[in-house]
Amino acid sequence: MPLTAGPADTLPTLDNRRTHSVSPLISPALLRQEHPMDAAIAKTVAEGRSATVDILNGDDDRLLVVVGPCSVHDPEAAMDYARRLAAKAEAVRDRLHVIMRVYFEKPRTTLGWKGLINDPGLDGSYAVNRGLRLARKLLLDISALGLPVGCEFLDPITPQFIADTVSWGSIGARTAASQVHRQLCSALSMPVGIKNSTEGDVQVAVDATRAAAASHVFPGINADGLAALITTTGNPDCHVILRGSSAGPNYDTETVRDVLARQAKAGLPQRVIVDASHGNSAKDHRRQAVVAGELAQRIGEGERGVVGVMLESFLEAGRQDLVLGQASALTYGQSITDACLDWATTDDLLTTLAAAVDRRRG
Ligand SMILES: O=C[C@H](O)[C@H](O)COP(=O)(O)O
Ligand SMILES: C=C(OP(=O)(O)O)C(=O)O
Repeated sequence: MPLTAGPADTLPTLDNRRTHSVSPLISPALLRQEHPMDAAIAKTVAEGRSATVDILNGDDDRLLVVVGPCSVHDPEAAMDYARRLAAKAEAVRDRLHVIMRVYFEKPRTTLGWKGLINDPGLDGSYAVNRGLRLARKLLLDISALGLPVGCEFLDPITPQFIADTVSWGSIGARTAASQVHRQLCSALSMPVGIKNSTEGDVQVAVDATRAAAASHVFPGINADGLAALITTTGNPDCHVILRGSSAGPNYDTETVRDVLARQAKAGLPQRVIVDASHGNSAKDHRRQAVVAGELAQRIGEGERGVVGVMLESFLEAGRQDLVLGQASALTYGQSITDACLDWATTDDLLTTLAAAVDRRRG
């Protein structure tokens, strides 16, 4: 029997059938007004970006080091860490360009706490407006120490709220193949590292850097939070991060050489950053020190393809489980996502990496 259209009020509800609620989100412009950029911070951000680009292009022979917690869950502990790192970064600045990992968005394999922007109360209350405010304030406060910051970009609209404060960006292993994220990279004003997949596919990261270098047109939001069509010029400063995989590490010289050859074949600049954590350490923080030590050895012997190293590090070693709603039970300065190196070990590794650059200079 053919279906006939009835009056509008008899139509079934077709929309929002799985939406529980829709609530207001502050606009990027309002957040930027509440937590404004100033001239000193802008200088730190701009110099953080340009030094990174110079290292990526071989015009600065220092080593890029992206180091900091797997995720920020406690702004006070993050500031405590940032003060120590800022002092160390200053002490080795002639050999290392240090950027602090200040990650607010966590891509989960299945489920879990998704970061300070999504759930700043660590209790499942999802106060996203508060999360955005905390994130922007912390990024500005850390940059005000003269320490440039790096973030992973996960949600495609988050950058409008914070990207002006960020000197280096990352696209994670779970989103490297995503067209949405590649388009986003093409718009970002800072250099962006893109990871190999969790299964170990390195070509996906090479392809992503190639896609991000091109111009794209895609829907997004403007500074007022309104729907907008974005046309980008492309980002020539994207690069591959080798993070290992479920199959094991991939920071060996053969894999590095293979990735550099793939970049050359694609007409891309040849450069690689190694993430000492994740698949390269089997998420055992103690292994990160071994990976960084081996990289320091190779760099000291003249390795130039590896232009940077990433370390997951916090005040205390290891990690702890978060029970939602019980944040007060957490150990101060210890990760609630992946296991991190402690500060003392990090300090030693930064000294080791700086000495490796000295040796490479001969
Ligand atoms: O870096 C962080 C984690 O490795 C990533 O977010 C995935 O975490 P999960 O496997 O614990 O969800
Ligand atoms: C999520 C991260 O890493 P990956 O995407 O490599 O798992 C990270 O660096 O925080």
